Amino acid sequence: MEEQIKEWKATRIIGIIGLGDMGLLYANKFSEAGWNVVCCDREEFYEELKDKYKDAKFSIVLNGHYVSRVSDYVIYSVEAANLDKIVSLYGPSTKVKAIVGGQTSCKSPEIAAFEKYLPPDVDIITVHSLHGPKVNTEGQPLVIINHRCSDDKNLQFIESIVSCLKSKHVYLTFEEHDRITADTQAVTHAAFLSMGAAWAKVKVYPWTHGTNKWYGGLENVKVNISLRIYSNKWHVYAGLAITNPHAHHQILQYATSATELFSLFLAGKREEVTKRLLEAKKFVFGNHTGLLLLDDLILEQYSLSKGISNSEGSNDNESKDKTKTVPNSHLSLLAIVDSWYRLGINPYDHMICSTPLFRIFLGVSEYLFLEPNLLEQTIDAAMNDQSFRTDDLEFVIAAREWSSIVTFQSFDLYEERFEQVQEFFKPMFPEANKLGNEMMKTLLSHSK
Ligand SMILES: NC(=O)C1=CN([C@@H]2O[C@H](COP(=O)(O)OP(=O)(O)OC[C@H]3O[C@@H](n4cnc5c(N)ncnc54)[C@H](OP(=O)(O)O)[C@@H]3O)[C@@H](O)[C@H]2O)C=CC1
Ligand SMILES: O=C(O)C(=O)Cc1ccc(O)cc1
Repeated sequence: MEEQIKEWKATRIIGIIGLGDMGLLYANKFSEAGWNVVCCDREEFYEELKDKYKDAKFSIVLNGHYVSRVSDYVIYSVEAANLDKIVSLYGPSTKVKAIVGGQTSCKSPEIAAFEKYLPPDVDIITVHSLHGPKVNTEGQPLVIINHRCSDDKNLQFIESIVSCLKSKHVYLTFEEHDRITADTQAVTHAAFLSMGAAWAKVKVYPWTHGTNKWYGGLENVKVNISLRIYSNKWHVYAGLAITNPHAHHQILQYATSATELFSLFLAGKREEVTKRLLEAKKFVFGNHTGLLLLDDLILEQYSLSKGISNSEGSNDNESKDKTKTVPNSHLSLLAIVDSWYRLGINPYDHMICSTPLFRIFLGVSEYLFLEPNLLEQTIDAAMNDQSFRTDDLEFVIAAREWSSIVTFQSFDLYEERFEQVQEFFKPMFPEANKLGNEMMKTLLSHSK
C-alpha cells in the first residue's frame, strides 16, 4: 500500500473548489502531506489569491473548470445554498473517471446535485469533517460516504488522501449522516443561537451582570460557545439547519420543549415539571455509569467577567465569597434533555459522530441532571426565583423565532437575525474567542 500511495502522490491531483476556512484547512493539510493540490475560489479573487498563496505548497487556478479538468479527486467546499449552482457550473468539466466529494454539512442536497450534474463515469465519495476549521483535526470524527464507487481502489485512494488529517473515519450513508447531524448539530446550534439572541434582545453582556448571576462553569460554557458561534459565518449554521429536513422537526421540538417548560414555571406547576424532567432524565441518563463528561470546576476559570475592568462584573475572590450565586433555571439545558426524550434520541448513540460543540452541550446537560442536588436546586429556582424570568422569556421567544426561520427556509431572514446579534457581541469577539479556544482545549482534553 505504501508504494501505491507514493505512486498516487506522484501522479494524481487533488482539487478544492472554495478556498474558505475549510477548503484552506484541507489544502494546507493535503499539500503538507505531499499531495499535489490545486484550488480556486471565486474567479474575481484569482489574482489576489495567487499573490496571497504564492509561497504555499498548493497552487491557485482561475476557476472550478480549471480545477475539475485536472483533478482526480475534487472537493467542493462552498456555501450550502450555492452548491447546486456551483456543481451545475463545474461538474460537467470533471476529468473522466475522477472522483467527486464535498464538505457541505448536509448531504442529501449535495448528493442530489452530484447525481444531477456529474457525468456518469465519475464516482461520488464525499466527506464531512465534524469540527470547525480551528480545531485540531486529530481524533475528531470524519464522515466518509461512499455513494457511487466503480472500483474499491477509489475508496482506498480517498482514505489515503484524508489519512493525514488523523481523524477517526466514520462510514455512513448520506441518509444516516443527515439524520444524525440533525439530532446533534442542528439542535445544539439552535440552543446556543437562542441564548445569544436572547441576551442581545435585552442588551446584556451576561458576564457583566454581577458576580452572582451568570456565574460559574455552566454559565461560562453557555456564554463562550454562544459567542463562538456568533463570531463565525452565518451561512454555516443556516445551511446545516435549513437544508436538512430532519433538522426542522428537531429544532421545532426544542422550541416547543422550552415553551412548555416555561409555561409550567409560570403556572408554578412544580410537581408536573419535576415528573416531566425525571422522566426525561431516566430516558436520557438512565444507563449512565462512570465519570461525567465535564466537571463544573474546571470551567469556572473561563469567565469573560475577569476581563472587564471597572464593572460590576469584577470577579475577585473576596466579592465571590460575599455574594451567593443565584441559581439559574437553566431552561436551555432542561429543554434539550426534554426534547431528546420527546424525540426518542439517545444522545450517547451519536458520540462516534459528534462535534466538539455537541459533546460540550451533552456534557453540561449531563452535569445538570447528574450532579447531586443540582436538578432539584434548578427546579426550585425555576419555580420560585424571579431573577431569570425575563431571560427565560426572551430565550423562549428566540428559540421559536429560530425554529420559524428554519422551517420557512429563509436564508435571508437567517442572515439578518444572525448578523443583528453578531453586531451586538462584536466588540467582545477577540477576547471571547481567546478564552473560548482555551476553554475548548480544556473541555476536549477532559472529554476524551
Ligand atoms: N466552518 C465550519 O465549521 C464547517 C463548515 N463546513 C461546511 O463546509 C463548507 C465550507 O465552509 P467554510 O469553509 O466554513 O465557508 P467559507 O465561507 O469560509 O468558504 C466557502 C468559500 O467558497 C467560495 N465560493 C463561493 N462561490 C464559489 C465559486 N463559484 N467558486 C469557488 N469558490 C466559491 C466562497 O467565496 P465567497 O465568500 O465570496 O462567497 C468562500 O471563500 C460549507 O458548506 C460549510 O457548511 C463543514 C464543516 C465545518
Ligand atoms: O462543532 C460544531 O458544531 C460547530 O459549530 C462546527 C461545525 C460547523 C459545521 C459543521 O458541518 C461541522 C462542525
